[in-house]
Amino acid sequence: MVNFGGKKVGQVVAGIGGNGVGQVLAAVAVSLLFRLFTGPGPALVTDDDSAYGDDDERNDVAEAIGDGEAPVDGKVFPVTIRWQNITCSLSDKSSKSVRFLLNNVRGEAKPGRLLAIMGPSGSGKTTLLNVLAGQLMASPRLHLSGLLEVNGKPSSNKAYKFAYVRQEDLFFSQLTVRETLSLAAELQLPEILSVEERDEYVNSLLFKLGLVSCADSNVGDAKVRGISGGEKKRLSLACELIASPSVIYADEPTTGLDAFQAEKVMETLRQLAQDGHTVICSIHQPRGSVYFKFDDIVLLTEGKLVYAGPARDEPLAYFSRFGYTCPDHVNPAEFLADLISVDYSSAESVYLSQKRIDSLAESFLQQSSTILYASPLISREGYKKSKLQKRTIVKKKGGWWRQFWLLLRRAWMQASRDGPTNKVRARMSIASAIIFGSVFWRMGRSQTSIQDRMGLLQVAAINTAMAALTKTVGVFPKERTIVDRERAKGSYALGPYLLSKLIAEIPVGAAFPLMFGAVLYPMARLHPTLSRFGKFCGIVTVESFAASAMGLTVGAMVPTTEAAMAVGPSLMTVFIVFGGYYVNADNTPIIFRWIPRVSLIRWAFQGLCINEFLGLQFDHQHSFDIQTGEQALERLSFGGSRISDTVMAQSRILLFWYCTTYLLLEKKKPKYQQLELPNPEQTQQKIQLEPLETDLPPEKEQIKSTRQVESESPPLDMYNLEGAK
Ligand SMILES: Nc1ncnc2c1ncn2[C@@H]1O[C@H](COP(=O)(O)OP(=O)(O)OP(=O)(O)O)[C@@H](O)[C@H]1O
Repeated sequence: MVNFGGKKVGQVVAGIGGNGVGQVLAAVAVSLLFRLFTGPGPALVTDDDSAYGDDDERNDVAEAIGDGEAPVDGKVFPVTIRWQNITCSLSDKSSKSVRFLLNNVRGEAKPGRLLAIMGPSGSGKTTLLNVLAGQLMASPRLHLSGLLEVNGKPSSNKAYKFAYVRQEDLFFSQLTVRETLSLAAELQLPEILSVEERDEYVNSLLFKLGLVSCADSNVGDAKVRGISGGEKKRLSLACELIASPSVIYADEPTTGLDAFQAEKVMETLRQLAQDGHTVICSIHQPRGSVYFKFDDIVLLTEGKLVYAGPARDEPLAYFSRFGYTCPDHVNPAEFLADLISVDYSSAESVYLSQKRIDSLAESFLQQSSTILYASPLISREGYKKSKLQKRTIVKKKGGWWRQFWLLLRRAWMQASRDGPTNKVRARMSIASAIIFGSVFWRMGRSQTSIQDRMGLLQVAAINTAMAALTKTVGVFPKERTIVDRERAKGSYALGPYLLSKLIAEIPVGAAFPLMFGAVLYPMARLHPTLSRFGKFCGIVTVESFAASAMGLTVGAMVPTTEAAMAVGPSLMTVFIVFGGYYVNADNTPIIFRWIPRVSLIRWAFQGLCINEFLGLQFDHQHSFDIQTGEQALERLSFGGSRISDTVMAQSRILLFWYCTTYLLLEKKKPKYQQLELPNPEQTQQKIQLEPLETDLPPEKEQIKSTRQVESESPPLDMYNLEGAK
């Protein structure tokens, strides 16, 4: 049996409080801690690897596109993605109805081209983008089927490197743009790159994404203004480009940006496409100049495909065949958006617009093969050739300690530079110490001062815990999202992240309880010796860290900051009730006895009471009066315990919450919806994703298609477009 300071492990883990539940909790904590420090642990990967073909197939495609190798000379491995019969349905158990979020959607995205998925709000743009990127969150109510082909082979996003730029740009606010990119590069790029090479790479990314002018500005957040929204979006893109992805998915990259910033972001995406990336973005309603940057578009409405193919004039020519002509000087994107939107202004307009949309969707379904897949895919030999030409470096993930030091640096920069938050925390600590110090001003040694002392120490314990908890639950859910995203890229493991966070926050986190103690202690005239003052500060500091650790668990448990703000204080209230002051440990009902043992408030209160009362003499007149501090401790059922025991118990609680956080973060991996094969009826028209050969010359084909529309579709009403007025 391993010994810890002369004790056996069994004794050491003898609980948060010494037995029962405490033992179990501490044992869990120790076993998790062991896991935390043994090896880098898995990066955040999904459980659905099996969803996409077999390993051979995956390796085959991966080999063809150079998976696992990061080109440093700017070359991008070309990836063509084709999809067909993509159907995503959402079942509603209560009404037993099924709603189609995507209905038989098909399309193609090619390297060197910028594809925009356009459509009205709720038309399924983000859903389609997520399906293509393999990022559609799994839900028992969803059913997803279809065919997805990567470079001519049925495959998935696992077979190529891709970047996913989400709508929400999340960063560590106190880092500069350059630091954010450098750290991302250090975490993602192979270790064998020298510092100079890495810096050069970061500089080239800054230049490429137009971030040079703001390279040394703080990223900022809602509290402190940093870089602009457009710059944030481009920084997101830069961070995603570090791993040299073949495909870039961007979900509504212009949302929330002004027209100028939106255009700059879209120009960046266009340039990335020109560099050889396959770029797919969803966009709601771009301005004209943005629309003309697209090479291809997919038009969706109510989950149905209305058009997919080349952008610019082609869709206008296509729709003019049905009598819908885009007037001169009208933004084509607006024209298209109006054409495929349901007009809810009156019952009649809803009927007419719905009819028009259904007809257009039906028409496109009939003739999409003449518009899509006009060019054949690059041959596999072509990919192999491009692979031989490039300069490659074998990707190797940094070790545990390397990840730890990098993350420690980042956590320290974030914690120490957060001036506004630290100032508020310092002011709050001093203000609450002054308020409590004034209320309990210079307590004497009377009998009534015993109750005052207990009240003050309980309030000090509650205040310290609440301050640390609310600070943590206020920021951690957002940080967790960043960490989840980074871990999804395989940048680092959880162990180094949590340890670096704990260590980096020690100096800053300790400063506030120390300030609180330094002001309160002399004001209230607590036990006036230096060593007791030191112990007072030590106890509240450890308690503050334990409360922070609990805040991490709450933040890892719930999805949002708001939910964490609701759950955290409620949970803490339970620990306050069993904090040793309101309910005496000896009077606690048996079924609740475990709560005081795991209550950080109780242990802090107990430690503070022992520190304060031990050796104190009180004025007394009657024999039944409390004469010594030891007697006061007996009344609280704290007699016989030592400060070191309470600090150890607090440390175990801290450890327990950290390990629980680890477990929760590890278990809460995102699960993505699996793409199932479509049913045979869906695919009977065209199961092979091959270029459709047609014997007819283009003009005849067009005539045939138009006739087909005339004969097979309901007649299309002439449509008066708002944009055309
Ligand atoms: N997991 C889900 N559960 C329930 N409904 C969903 C789910 N995913 C998508 N939807 C619904 O599917 C429809 C399409 O959503 P999606 O986000 O793809 O639309 P969008 O075209 O991107 O819209 P916007 O432009 O407003 O972002 C919406 O009505 C949405 O509420």
